[in-house]
Parts: sequence; structure tokens; C-alpha cells
Amino acid sequence: MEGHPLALHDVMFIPALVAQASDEQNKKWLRRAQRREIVGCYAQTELGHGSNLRKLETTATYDVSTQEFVLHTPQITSLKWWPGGLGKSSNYAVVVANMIVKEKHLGPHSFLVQLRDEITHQSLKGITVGDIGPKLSFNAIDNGFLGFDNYRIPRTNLLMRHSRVEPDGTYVKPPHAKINYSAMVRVRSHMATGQGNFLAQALTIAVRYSTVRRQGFIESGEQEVKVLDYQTQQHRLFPSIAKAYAFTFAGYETIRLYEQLLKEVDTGNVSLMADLHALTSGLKSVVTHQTAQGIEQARMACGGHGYSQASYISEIFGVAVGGCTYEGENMVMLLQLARYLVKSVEQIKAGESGKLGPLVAYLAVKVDGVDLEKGVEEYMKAFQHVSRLQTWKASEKFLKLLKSGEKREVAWNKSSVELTRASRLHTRLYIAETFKRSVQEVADPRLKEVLTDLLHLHVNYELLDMATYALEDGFLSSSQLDYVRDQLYFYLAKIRPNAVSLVDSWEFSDMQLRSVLGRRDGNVYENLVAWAKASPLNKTDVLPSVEKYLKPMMNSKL
Ligand SMILES: CC/C=C\C/C=C\C/C=C\C/C=C\CCCCC(=O)SCCNC(=O)CCNC(=O)[C@H](O)C(C)(C)COP(=O)(O)OP(=O)(O)OC[C@H]1O[C@@H](n2cnc3c(N)ncnc32)[C@H](O)[C@@H]1OP(=O)(O)O
Ligand SMILES: Cc1cc2nc3c(=O)[nH]c(=O)nc-3n(C[C@H](O)[C@H](O)[C@H](O)COP(=O)(O)OP(=O)(O)OC[C@H]3O[C@@H](n4cnc5c(N)ncnc54)[C@H](O)[C@@H]3O)c2cc1C
Repeated sequence: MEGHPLALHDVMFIPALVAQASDEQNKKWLRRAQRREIVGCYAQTELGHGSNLRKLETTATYDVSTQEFVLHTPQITSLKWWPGGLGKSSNYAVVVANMIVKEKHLGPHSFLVQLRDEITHQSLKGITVGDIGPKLSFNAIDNGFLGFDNYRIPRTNLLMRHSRVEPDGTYVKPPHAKINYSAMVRVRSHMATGQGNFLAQALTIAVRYSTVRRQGFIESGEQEVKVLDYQTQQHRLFPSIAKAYAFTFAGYETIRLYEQLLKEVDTGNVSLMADLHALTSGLKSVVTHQTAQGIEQARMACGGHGYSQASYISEIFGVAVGGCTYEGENMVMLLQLARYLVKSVEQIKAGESGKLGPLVAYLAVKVDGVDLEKGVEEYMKAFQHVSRLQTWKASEKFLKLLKSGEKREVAWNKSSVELTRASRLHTRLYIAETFKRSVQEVADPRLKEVLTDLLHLHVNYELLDMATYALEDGFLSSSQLDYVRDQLYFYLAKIRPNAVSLVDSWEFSDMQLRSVLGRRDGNVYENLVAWAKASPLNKTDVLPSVEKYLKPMMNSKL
């Protein structure tokens, strides 16, 4: 859970080679990387810039006389900073640097760079490398810094699957300007399942513990109740169980789309890139944010013991919440999706609705109202309505500011909170749609019934959560919202008997969870005592600090 020094080798270094190195280059490098003869990382972010990639300061200048690139970090803010596995473990890196050929700045490109000697592991001349120090979490990963002092690499170390520099310095452009960002798109495509998994771990702990913990009464005179029987506890946990499933289903779809993209790009078809970039930008932002919220609720649902490291939930939170920042800061990524949504609105306004992709086609179709009692399809229409409403509102605000003479960037900034709201609603619609489709495809009728209950819980919870949007233009009435609330409470109670099975079905072992509270056997109290007794402070009855500090203080006559 705390991460692994080789995580980035598998998650980004190898995928970057697969997606961006030519077949010829990969004959040399990929097999060695897969056999872990070389260990790599993905070095893009710098001390001064992470979000704004166009302003990366590390340069790779082509020297035609030697057919080499010269890598250089001209100032302190140009140092690579943050890459996982860079500090101590990696001897190679995929380095993203601004490429300069014949004095022309050609933007960020990826290079394979050797950092350390393959035998001694010592850093090579011209390279400064080290660890950036302790972090909120993920402390088993050596996130690092890296500087280059006019460090030379062969021309052929530019990853050349999509763009090339010929020996004479002729530049061959890629089929899509952002194709070098594919390693990021890959991780974003995988993040919904990864985050769903973090949320699932925290929920497994909280739900299991909530059936062990007894506190208070629902009806007087009875035995104290399991805290999971309180409606508030169910409301805290069960919608997140639904989300963990929903995120996993959405993630399966984006992983499949990424694989499809890779194949299509190899045949020169880059049409999926913009769609997948927009989709995964929104999805990673919503999923990481809601996962962090869900994990924190799971911790609080365990009361005081949730705050102990014995729960292990704080560690899960620390790791998961990193996802809000890495692979694109969430606001920045929501604004990427917003660009796509605004463009879609502009297309509709220009009478080109027919050209809209399937995920945004709903933006052109107005619905007057819904009959929620008819079922999940009507909820989908309601989600479409609020997303459409907010997308149009935010877009109109931006376009009006533009028309009034504001510069594009200023108009964008002044509309950005509204735009991020639109992106979130659009993404939540996508999550609900994929959840619905995935449940419809389940063959086993008993499994389908339980998942359908979760789906119903999800759509009612979500609609209530975004109710202000739906009430704003009178699309939903307050009596319809009362119906949604009643449905929500109905499904909380219906799910209660299956709650433990739902979390057990994720099949985390005790070793994976590392939680005293979430033990499969439920022996929480004995093990909490054993865990406390094993604390380093309990190794001796009297600590050395007693002689050193406490006694002089207690015996002082002052
Ligand atoms: C497999 C993983 C599994 C699970 C994960 C779960 C567990 C985790 C376990 C271990 C992992 C641990 C740590 C994770 C590692 C984290 C690694 C990193 O963080 S790597 C660094 C990531 N950095 C970023 O994400 C930077 C964010 N910034 C950007 O992406 C860009 O700067 C930008 C904001 C997109 C802007 O780019 P740029 O300035 O170049 O763009 P322009 O403004 O010029 O043009 C915008 C134009 O381009 C389109 N576009 C941008 N990006 C893409 C893309 N990737 N694909 C397609 N199109 C793209 C954009 O839509 C605009 O188009 P337009 O509107 O103009 O048509
Ligand atoms: C755990 C972890 C692992 C990482 N691993 C790697 C790795 O392996 N390789 C690697 O290269 N990098 C890695 N990173 C770096 C990470 O990708 C960046 O930190 C991330 O992309 C955010 O960029 P930033 O730090 O520049 O944030 P900033 O952009 O400085 O963000 C600061 C604030 O400014 C806001 N902001 C910035 N730009 C805009 C804008 N245009 N509009 C509106 N608001 C804006 C943000 O929303 C945020 O609130 C890692 C980071 C972490 C935390």
C-alpha cells in the first residue's frame, strides 16, 4: 500500500516505451525493461512546472555534428521533481524535455536516458539525482529530483514511434500533437479501477468493523446494536460501496478504450485521442475526489479506532488522495474536459449536432421532465438534464464574455468554476451510464439483483446530491425529491443484509488490508490490545525519558 520503488517502472516506464518507442528501439530496450535488467521511471514534472507542460524548462538540443541530444536543466526550477522511483531505484528514465532542433522549439518529447551505471549504480557524470524526502504517504516510493549538466545522449534515444529526428536534423511530425502524452492517458485510463480498489479496501474494513462494533440501542431493552444497523452508518458507507463498483465498471471501459486507441494510432487513426483525453481527464478527477471523501467517511465510521493506525485507513487515504494531484491536478483536468464540452456546445450552436460524439450527443437533446417511478432510465434522463443545463450555462457565460471583448484566457478564467461544475456533472452521468450498462450485462440473476439494488442506491444518492441543479429550473419538483429520498432509504435497508458479502466479494486478504479493525475473523478487540502492546513505547515499563526529563522536572524545587 505504501507504494513500491518499482511501481513506476511497471505503470509508466514500460508503457511509455510500448507506446512511444519504435519497434526497432524496443528490440533494444523493452525486453531488458520487462526482465528488469534495467529499472526506469517517468521523469516529466519539474520543480517549477507540473501542470503546464508547454513551460517545461529541461531542454534537449540536437547537435547535428555528433548526432546527439544535449540534455540540460538551466536553472533550479528546471530540475525534474517528483518522479516516482527516480531518486534511488532507477538507472534509466523516460525524460520529457522540450526538444530544440536547428534552433526551433518543437515542444515536449520523450527520451530514454541512462542515469546510473548499470554495474555500480552510481549516477553518471552530468547527472544530479536524489530523493525529494518524506511525503504525506507513498513513502516506500523514492520520488526524486534530477538535473542535467549538458548531458549527451545519442539521437536514437528520442522515442521515435510517432515522430523522428533524422541524422541531418529533419523533423518528422507525429500524427497528433499530443501523442507524446500517451503514458499519462494510460495511467488516467487505469485510475478509476485503481481508485475503486482503494475505496473498496477502506469499505471492507469499515463494514466488517461495523458488524463487530456494538454501541447504543435502536429499540430500548434489546441488546446493543451493531453500528451497521444505524441508518446514518449505512448512509455513510453503502453509497460508497456502490461507487466502488461503479468506478470499477467505468475503469474497465476506459482501459478497453485505451487499448483500442493504441491499436488505432498504429494504423494512423488518431480520432479517438481527443475523446479519450476528455473522458479520462474528467473521470480521474471525479473518481479520485469521491474516493478520498469515501475513504475519509469510512475512517470516521470506525469512530475512535478509525483514527488509530491499527485501522490502516489513514494509510489507504494518504495513498489514494495522491491521485487528486498526480497524473494531472484535478481542477486542471476538469478544465481539459470543459474545453471539450464547450466545443460541443459551439458545434450545436453552429447546427452541427450530427457531428457530436456519442458521449456528448445528449447535449443537443432537450427533455422536459421525467417520471422517476418508471425506473433507472428516467434517472439517466435527469442526469443528462442537469449536465446539459450546467454545460450550456457555463459555456454561455464563457461565450458571452468572449463576445463582450474579453480575451479568451480571461473569459475562460472568469467562467472556470462553472466550467468545472459542468465537467463533474458530465462525468457523473458517464459513471451512472456505465454502471447501468454493466449491471444490465450481468448474466447470473442473483448477482444481478444485488447489483441492481446498488445501482438504484447510486442513482438516488447521486440525484439527491445534485438536486439544486434539478430544482433550479423546475425540472424536478420537491415531491419528486421526496420520492428520491424515500427510495434512497429503502435501498439502504435492502442492501444491509448483503453488505458484508458485497465487501467480502472483493476478496482482500488480511495481509493486503493490514487492518486490525477489518480482520476477516472479526476478532478485533483481542487484536487491538495485542497491537497496542507491540507498540515500541511498550517495550519497557519505564522509558529512559523518565530519568532524563520527567524526574528532574518532578524533583525540581522551583
Ligand atoms: C496503470 C496505472 C494503474 C493504476 C493507478 C492506481 C494506482 C497507482 C499506483 C501507482 C502509481 C503511483 C503514482 C502515479 C504516477 C503519477 C505519474 C505522474 O504524475 S506523471 C506527470 C503527470 N502530469 C500531468 O498529468 C500534467 C498535466 N498537464 C497536462 O496534461 C497538460 O499540460 C495539459 C493541461 C493537458 C495542457 O497541455 P498543453 O499545454 O500541451 O496543451 P495545449 O494547451 O497546448 O493544448 C490543449 C489541447 O491539447 C489537447 N490535449 C491535451 N492533452 C491531450 C492528450 N493527452 N490527448 C489528446 N489531446 C490532448 C487538449 O484537449 C486541447 O485540445 P483543444 O481543446 O485545443 O482541441
Ligand atoms: C504522489 C505523486 C507522485 C507523482 N509521480 C510523478 C511521476 O512519476 N512523474 C512525474 O513526472 N510527476 C509525478 N508527480 C507530479 C504530478 O504529476 C504533479 O504534481 C501534478 O501534475 C500537478 O502539477 P503541479 O505540481 O505543477 O501543480 P500546480 O499546477 O502547481 O497546482 C497548484 C494549484 O494551481 C492550480 N492550477 C494550475 N494550473 C492551473 C490552470 N491552468 N487553471 C486553473 N488552476 C490551475 C491547480 O488546480 C492547483 O490548485 C507526482 C506527484 C505526486 C503527488
